[in-house]
Amino acid sequence: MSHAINFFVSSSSHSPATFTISRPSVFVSTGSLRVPVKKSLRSLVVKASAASDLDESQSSPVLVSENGSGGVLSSVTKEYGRNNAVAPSADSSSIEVDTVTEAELKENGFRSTRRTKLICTIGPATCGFEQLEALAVEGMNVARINMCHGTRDWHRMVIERVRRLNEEKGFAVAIMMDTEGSEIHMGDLGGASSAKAEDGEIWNFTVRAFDPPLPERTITVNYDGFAEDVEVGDDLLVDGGMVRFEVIEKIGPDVKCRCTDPGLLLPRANLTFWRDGKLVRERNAMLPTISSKDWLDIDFGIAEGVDFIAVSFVKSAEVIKHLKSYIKARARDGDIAVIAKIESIDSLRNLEEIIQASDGAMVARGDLGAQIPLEQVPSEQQKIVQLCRQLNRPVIVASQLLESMIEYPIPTRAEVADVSEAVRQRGDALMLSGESAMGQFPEKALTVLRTVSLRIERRWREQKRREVIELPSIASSFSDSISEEICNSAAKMANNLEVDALFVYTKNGHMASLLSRCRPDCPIFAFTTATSVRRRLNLQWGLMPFRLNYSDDMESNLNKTFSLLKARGMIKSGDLIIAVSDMLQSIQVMNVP
Ligand SMILES: Nc1ncnc2c1ncn2[C@@H]1O[C@H](COP(=O)(O)OP(=O)(O)OP(=O)(O)O)[C@@H](O)[C@H]1O
Ligand SMILES: CC(=O)C(=O)O
Ligand SMILES: [K+]
Ligand SMILES: [Mg+2]
Repeated sequence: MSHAINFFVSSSSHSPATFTISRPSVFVSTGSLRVPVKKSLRSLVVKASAASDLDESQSSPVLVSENGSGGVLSSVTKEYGRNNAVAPSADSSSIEVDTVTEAELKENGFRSTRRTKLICTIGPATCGFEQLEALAVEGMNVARINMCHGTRDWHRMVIERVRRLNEEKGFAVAIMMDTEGSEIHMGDLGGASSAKAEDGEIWNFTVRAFDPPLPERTITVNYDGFAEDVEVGDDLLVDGGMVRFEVIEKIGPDVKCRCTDPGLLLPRANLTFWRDGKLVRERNAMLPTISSKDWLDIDFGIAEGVDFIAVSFVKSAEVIKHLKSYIKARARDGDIAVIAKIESIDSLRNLEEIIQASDGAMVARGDLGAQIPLEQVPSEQQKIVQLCRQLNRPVIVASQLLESMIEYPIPTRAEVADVSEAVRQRGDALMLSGESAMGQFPEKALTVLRTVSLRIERRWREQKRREVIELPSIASSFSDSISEEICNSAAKMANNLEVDALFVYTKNGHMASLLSRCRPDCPIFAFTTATSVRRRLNLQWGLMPFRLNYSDDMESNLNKTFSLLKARGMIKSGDLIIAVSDMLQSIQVMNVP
């Protein structure tokens, strides 16, 4: 005889001392079996509810099953019948999932769906509707717009196109806006797309403003203190050393420099200056992380309803907290996630509190590699990825993953190894920058990210190589602790029982992220009622976000989900799933009827 076990836990008091577990109730199936299932059906319900919920008379059996031979959800069966009898309204019966996930599920089955999420920076090479569609088809989960480049009108156009793509073609591509930040960078080269600096040439770096065209071999610099802060003999590095100059003379606002490492100058390239082998951090270290131009861009992002704002050159947790409260006061539904870009020495110093304050982090290796020795970047990446996982924040590995694909249709072997390592570290997302913004092969680059991710993820699963990473408790309340324990246990059970999928019903996405944090072997179907939450979950490892209207009644939710997903061929009878929810804190193991 099989059974369901309900544990009722009072949370009316926050003291763990009042934790009580009632006598487990065993419910015996009396109904006939609806669908034979291979494995027995069990349910563990841990309830963190109001005191009145402790009244056992109110608690109906959640699951009833027959030992070994099969089982049914008792009240689900009733609900199932009800659903079948009454034609549900279009809205309540619809489930929204993006076209690519649906196709992937149908073609490859649960287990081989991609877990690592992919972000593409949109630029001149990819801003057309068809180009955006091609990226979405190829697996883009998030489109990134970089406010360093382009006008607000241009960015608005991209956002509109992505939204239209989602509406018309059924994708769920989220939008990330990346701020310019106020580190030192070059101006826009007077409209030229690039300029070549040759060995030994003398260039003028100036804080003077010019109307285009710029005088020959002139570079404008955005930081007024620049000419005062540099000294003759300093090394001036463009983009972390792609081009190098030596300062030979200072004349008022002009700084004459000799090119010592020739190369291509790109508009708004980052500038750092070095003295005696050390990065010089003068008054520019005091520049605000969010400049006045950034605040205008942020207002723009809020008005356009972007899903993520990535903050460049974060130095401390304060700026993240400040931005989050600013957004909360202004954004319509107050739910734009703030991503801290880790790309400066200060951000490394204050890493834990910055990640703690933010909704996610980005290992922005481009600028990071210009501020710390290059050989230190891989270990910092590993550290940031691991810390984010421990603190339950999604993490993005960004920059130069496939840099050579800006020009060539295939990557270098070293680039493939780098992508593999990021996937092996189990970062949530990989990001393309120049490869998709202005490269010649944006779709091919995305395909490489996708195929390498799939390959490494599969190999990892086949070898059953689960990394030993300690996941400390992060809950801030007793109820949170229950959610966390449920997710940890559910993920472990999912691995041990080799279930096909985890289902999580989560209104704000928190339980979905707790499951994702465990990096289980099976995919996680995350059901949420809000479109914005669904788009945001797109950034997190292993989550397949669905939008679905559901009630507080888990039995009817499960029943409804099964029938909707079955009707669309995304699951089938007999599939083994584990379901958890943040309404009724529970773990249920069952075969799809
Ligand atoms: N909207 C755009 N318009 C024109 N060019 C763009 C645009 N977005 C990106 N690019 C080009 O693609 C390159 C790489 O994009 P990316 O967003 O990584 O720029 P970045 O300036 O290196 O990054 P960040 O400023 O965040 O450190 C840029 O240097 C720029 O040449
Ligand atoms: C992405 C970014 O900002 C960087 O790598 O510097
Ligand atoms: K930026
Ligand atoms: Mg950067």
